[in-house]
Amino acid sequence: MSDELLALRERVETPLADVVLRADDLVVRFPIKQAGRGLRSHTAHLTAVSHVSFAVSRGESLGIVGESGCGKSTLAAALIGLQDLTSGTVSLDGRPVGRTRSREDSRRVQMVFQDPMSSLNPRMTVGQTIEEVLVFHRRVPRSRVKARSLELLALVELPPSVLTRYPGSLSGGQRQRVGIVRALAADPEVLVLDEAVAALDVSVQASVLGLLQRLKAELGLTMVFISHDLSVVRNICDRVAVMYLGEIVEEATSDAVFTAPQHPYTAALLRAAPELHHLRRPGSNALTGEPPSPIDPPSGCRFHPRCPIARDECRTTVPPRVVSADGDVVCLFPLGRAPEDVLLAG
Ligand SMILES: Nc1ncnc2c1ncn2[C@@H]1O[C@H](COP(=O)(O)OP(=O)(O)OP(=O)(O)O)[C@@H](O)[C@H]1O
Repeated sequence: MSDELLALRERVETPLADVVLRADDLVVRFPIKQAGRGLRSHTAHLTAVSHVSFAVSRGESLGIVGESGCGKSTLAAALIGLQDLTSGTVSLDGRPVGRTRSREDSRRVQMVFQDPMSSLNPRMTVGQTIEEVLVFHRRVPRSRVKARSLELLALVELPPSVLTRYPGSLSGGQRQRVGIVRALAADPEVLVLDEAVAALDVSVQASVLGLLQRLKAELGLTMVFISHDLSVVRNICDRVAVMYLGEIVEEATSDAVFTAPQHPYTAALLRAAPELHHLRRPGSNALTGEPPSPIDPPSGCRFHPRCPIARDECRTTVPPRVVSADGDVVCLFPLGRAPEDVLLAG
């Protein structure tokens, strides 16, 4: 048996015991009112998340990347139970979490939002914000609330004096650290970070990323890290899933995605990221045009109208998910792979 087949078998047969968060065939569809003839309007459907599946193991960080509008935030909201699913299942430790989450299930998956200013209550001090979470999720007895709050602040390198400050009096970086503390106060098993550093200046961004890396190493945090910025994801994620028009089109280790992308969309995204210049593959084309509307996605492969290597089949045939030791790709003609190298398609 070839090394590649052995590696594939190992991957497929790895026990799932260590999987904390699992998404199975998630679909989120929004009804959209569209103007018809005259005064009539009709309801169309926009599929923001289309048959998305992945699993995140304990201590692992999965990056989800893609252009604006590809469905990242809707997926994040679905993972934490803020967005109803049209179909599909989110499971924690192998147990599906219901439509209305119990307090315990909601505690276990916490979110860090892009804009802490709109996610933190401006009328509550940082201390009150942390206390609210600690008390709601019953993490410590009342007598330990202050001590635990100070421990949490120290964890994100904020001084004790921040406890009595209001979000409006903090810098952007400090506010985002408070956003992280508020999520950590619930003692979550999974942290979902939606564009968590996107609103920060580059130097502040680097320090918050450094903090997240340290927390990941020290606390063994499991993270789903959502970002449009590939260089951010490269720094922090073990594995990366690339989304296009609601679907995951490639999923592999961070190294594989950044050094040998298999999907032409991933290659084009890399090419469009100036800070990843050194990783550019010769011959791969930059991304052109806008993504099509998710209300009426293209036939066949959704990426075909923008794909530099699309062939006739791509316009008519929905590509299968090709699973290999190098990662999964949804493409009829993956880059760097001859058709006979495709190990398993389905
Ligand atoms: N409540 C809603 N009703 C209708 N359409 C929606 C709703 N929320 C999101 N959408 C649409 O779903 C698609 C995915 O949006 P989403 O915000 O999840 O993408 P994104 O990748 O997070 O983009 P961005 O980075 O710009 O936030 C978009 O076409 C968006 O317009």
